[in-house]
Formats: sequence, C-alpha cells, structure tokens
Amino acid sequence: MAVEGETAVKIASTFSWQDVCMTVQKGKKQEKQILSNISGSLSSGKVCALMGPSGAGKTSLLNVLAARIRTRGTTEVTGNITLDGQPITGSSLRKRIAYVMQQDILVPTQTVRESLWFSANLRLPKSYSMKDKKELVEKMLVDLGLVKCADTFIGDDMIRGVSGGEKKRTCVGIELIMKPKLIFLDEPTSGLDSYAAHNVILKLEELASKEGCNVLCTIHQPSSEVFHLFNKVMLLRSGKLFFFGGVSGLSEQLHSVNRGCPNEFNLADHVMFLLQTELEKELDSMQAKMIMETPEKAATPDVPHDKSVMTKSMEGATAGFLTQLMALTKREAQNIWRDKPGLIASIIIPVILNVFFAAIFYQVGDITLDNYDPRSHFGGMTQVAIGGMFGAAQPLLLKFPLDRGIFLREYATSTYGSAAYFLSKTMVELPQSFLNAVITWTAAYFLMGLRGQFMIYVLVFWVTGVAAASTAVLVGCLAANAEVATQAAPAVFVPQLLFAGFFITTEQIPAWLRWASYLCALKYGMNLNILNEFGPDATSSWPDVYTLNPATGIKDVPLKATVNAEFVVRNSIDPDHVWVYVGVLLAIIVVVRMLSIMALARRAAAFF
Ligand SMILES: Nc1ncnc2c1ncn2[C@@H]1O[C@H](COP(=O)(O)OP(=O)(O)OP(=O)(O)O)[C@@H](O)[C@H]1O
Repeated sequence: MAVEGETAVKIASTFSWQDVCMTVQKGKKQEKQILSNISGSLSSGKVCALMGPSGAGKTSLLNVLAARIRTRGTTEVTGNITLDGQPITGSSLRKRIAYVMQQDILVPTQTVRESLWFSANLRLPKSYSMKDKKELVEKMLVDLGLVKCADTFIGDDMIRGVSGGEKKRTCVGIELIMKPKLIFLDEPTSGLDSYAAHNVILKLEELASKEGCNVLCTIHQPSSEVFHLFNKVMLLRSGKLFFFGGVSGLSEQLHSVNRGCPNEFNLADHVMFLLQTELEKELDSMQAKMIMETPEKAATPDVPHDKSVMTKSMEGATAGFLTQLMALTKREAQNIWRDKPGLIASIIIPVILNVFFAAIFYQVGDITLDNYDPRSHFGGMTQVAIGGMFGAAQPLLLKFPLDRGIFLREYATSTYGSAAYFLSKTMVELPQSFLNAVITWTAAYFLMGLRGQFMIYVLVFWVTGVAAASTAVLVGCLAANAEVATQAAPAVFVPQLLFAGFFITTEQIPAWLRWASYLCALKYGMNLNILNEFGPDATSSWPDVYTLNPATGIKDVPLKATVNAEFVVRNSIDPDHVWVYVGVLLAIIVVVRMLSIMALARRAAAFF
C-alpha cells in the first residue's frame, strides 16, 4: 500500500563501525576493557544476529552502536560509527534509529492498533495527513501479522491481553512506524517459544528487506529455523569479535578450523557451546584465523534486496504541544476508564471509609447537644483533612515511578516532551480529585452535622488535595524508583500534620521553626476550613449557647467566642486573609508542579 505523498527515494544505506572500543574505569587506576576493536558493516535490508556467551559484551556493543551509552564519567567509547558516512550523533540521526528493549514496555490498557496509532500520531512529521498515518498503521498491522489481534488489549497480569509474540511484534511496530534506517533489538525472542520467535524474526527479515533498513539484534539461543533467517551473524567472545559474516560463512569457517557443526546439530548451539567449552588457547588461535576471513566481507556494502523500496522523508516537525497533550490525556483517561476494578475501587472505598469515619464523629458539630465538645467538633474536621491529604497523595506518589519505563521509552524516541506528559496526567487527575472531594464531603458534612458552607468545604478539600498530590508527584519524579518514593513520603507528609495546627497551635511552635508552617499546604487548607466553620462570619448566625467561665464557674461565655479564640486566634488565622490563603495554596501547586516537570525532564535527559 503506497502512502499518499511518499517521495521516491531509493534506500541503499550502509551502517558501519570501525575499531569500536569501550572501557570502564574501575577504581582509581584500574580499567576494564569491555569491547576491543570491533569492526563491521551492514547494509539495507540485512538482519544481523549478535551472539556470544554471557558477559561477552553483546548488550554493550548494541548500546554503543545505537548511541545509547553515556560516555561521561567512568565509561569511555572510541571508534567510528557511521550511517551513510555520517557519524551517529545529533537528534535528527537519533530519530532514524529504533531501539526495541528486551522488556515489552507497553500500556496494558491500549489495544495493539491504538499503540501503533499513538506512535504514528505523535512521531510522524506533520507532512503526514491523518489518512496517511492511518494507512501506515494498517499496513504495519498487516506486515507484522497483527491484524487478528489489532483490537485486543495489550494486557498485563490483571487484564487478559495479546500473546508474548504479539506484544513483541507490537513493540517492533511502534518503532518501525517511523521508518527507521537502523533497528536495534535487545533479545527480541526472549521468553517466546520457538514458533513465536521464528515469527518475530521472520517479520523483521521481511520488513528489513521491504523497507531497506538495517537490523541488529542480540539473541541467546536461536533455533535452527530462526538462526538461518539471519543474513549476518556477529559473534563476540570476551569483548572481541570472533566472527562476522553470513550464517553459511560461519559454517564454512568452523569447518576450516576443524570444528565443523555435525549435520544433526543446531549451528548456533554448536558455536555457543564451542565458545564456552574450548580452551582459551584454542579459541584464540581459531579467533585469529576466523577474523582474518571477515573484514573484507564486512567492509563491502551489500546490495539491498529490494532496490525499489520507497520511503518518505522523516525530516520536519512532528506533532505540536497541543496534539501531544490531547493524545496523552486521551490515553491517560482511557487507562483509568478501562481499568474497571481500579475505577470502582476509587469510588467505593472513599464512600465506605468516609461514611465510617463520619459515623464515629456523628453530629459532633451540633452545638445545641448537651454533650457538645468543641475539641470533638474540631477533631471531626481534622480527620477529614488528614484523610484527604493522604488520600490525594497516595495514588499520585507512585504514578510517575511506575509509569517511568513507558515515559522514558517514549521521551527517548521524541514522542513527546515532559511538559505535555506531565500536564496530561494533571488534566485527568483534577476531575478525579474533584469527584473525590464531593464524595468525601457528602458523606462527612451531614453525618457530622457541620455548620460551614458545604461548597466551600468541597473546594478547599479539592485544592488542598491537589496541593498534597503535587508534593507526592514531586517526590515521585525525584525518586529513583517506587521504593525510594514510598520511603521518602512520610518525611514529606508527617511534618505537614505537625504544622497544620492539629496537635499544637501555631503560636506554641518555637518561633525559629514557625516559618515551616508557611510552606505547609495543609495548614492553609485547614485555615480556610477553620474560618468556614469557626470564623467570625460563620459563627455570627450560631444560636446563643454559652460555655463555662473558669473565673466565675458560671456558663456565661458565648460558645462562638470560645471557639473563635481557641481555633482562629490561637492558630494565628486572619479572617481578612482568606484570599491570601487561597493564593498561597494555588502558588504551592504551580511551583511544586513546575519543579516536578523539571525533575522529570532531568531524569529523562539522564536516561542515556
Ligand atoms: N558500566 C559497566 N561497568 C563495569 N562493568 C561493565 C559495565 N558494563 C558492562 N560491564 C561488564 O562488561 C561485560 C559485558 O557486559 P554485557 O552486558 O555487554 O554482556 P552481555 O554479552 O550482554 O551479557 P548477557 O548475555 O549476560 O546479557 C560484563 O562482564 C559486564 O559485567
């Protein structure tokens, strides 16, 4: 299927690498040589297997050739790596390189078609119309044999989804949609049975020859059928090139050094066994002979299988910020909507918990009751605020660490920027937290018999929850992983409880520590709640109820004056500063979320 607007460009690209070396610094003076003088070349339409015993340097070489090694610090890489004579550096060349990781990092609630569409929509240049993109996705589904499962969820442990082989082919499709010139795959067949593995490599081979791209993949134990699909094989041993050439060439070479593969044996198994069982001395002498055979072949560019392969230039701007934001928001919302158990739990659990807690504080706000106690009244409000803070923070704390794999893969392939990614999560979070605020206060307000304005409680709870979630998000973006985020969370949230006026009033906190309460979002939320329930405006309409005067022993102090002094004055809350409290809460949200975007971008930049 020809995509409208394609430019007729014959692909005949050559990928070559000369004298690639990699060393890592171990301690102050020691160096470890990971790769030594590895050379070779591949040309359009060829699929090369990178093999060798464990620790031979396969992943290191793959990462070096794909420009995925950070050469700062202790790692040094030398050598020449070029694509059509150009060194592999710079973002435009990077975009022509696809890297399929060993783990299938996909969104479980997306279907196969949606996964490919997401990649096409955000990564293809704007010169591609929607129709072009859709045609490309459909073509990719056909080429990769994914039509039958196109509308099946990717799935995970909880959601029934596509098979392992189909997942792997989806990962390949996500990268191939960009029509990359180079495709690197780390163990694309690991965890697959031999038929599924054959299918993946066969599709890769077909696509490589059709699209004219160079494919290099590490592979552990290919079956004979799989092994013979490769056009080239590169064998490493202790960081050195043992063999590079065609599969039949390998067989000939082994015969020439008297280590031919018996007819009934698998050539790949045979050579791997040899590499791990032969004496070092023997291997050295074989290696010396075999390498002598390869450079000439490796240096000669191969002729593309299909000389009429067409492609369209991938240069030019890709999707803009708004398109990225919309696509990401849609995916995030779908993710929540399709995760039915999670969605139901996010509604049912707050209802049950809040009804239960409110039942404990039943009618604590009824000031006309004989057993009325202002501390219980305040306690009821306190528990809603504390529950709200943890309830809002908890789901957000692990959101970014748990989704980091997908973010890094997509960010690294320039699918979107960190700001669009971050804002998309916020767009979905806001209505969810508003719904949570309505649920919480509907349960709490009437059962506890509070007197402030219902809608103010909902709004304050919502904004304070978003502020708590912002802090959780920042912790999640800064933390190295989910475990670190979980460990760090109490250090951030417990002090908020201490500074919010629940256990100690602001005026009792030592002056040199009091400043910390000004950074505490919960404190501002609580100030607004206290004014809504106990502030002078709120209490002005209270019926006349009197409390005990300690000086006279007579109940002649108006209750409104008692609660005002106890909760408003002692917590240094100024009724004229309502909008200051609202403003500071909003400012905390904006500043903390901006810091989170920066932390996310920094983490993504450090990925390579
Ligand atoms: N940054 C590093 N610092 C120290 N040693 C390293 C580093 N990177 C790789 N190595 C070492 O280099 C050798 C090659 O590692 P590499 O992961 O490339 O091997 P591999 O062939 O892919 O192994 P496997 O098949 O087990 O994944 C190993 O001994 C590994 O411990």
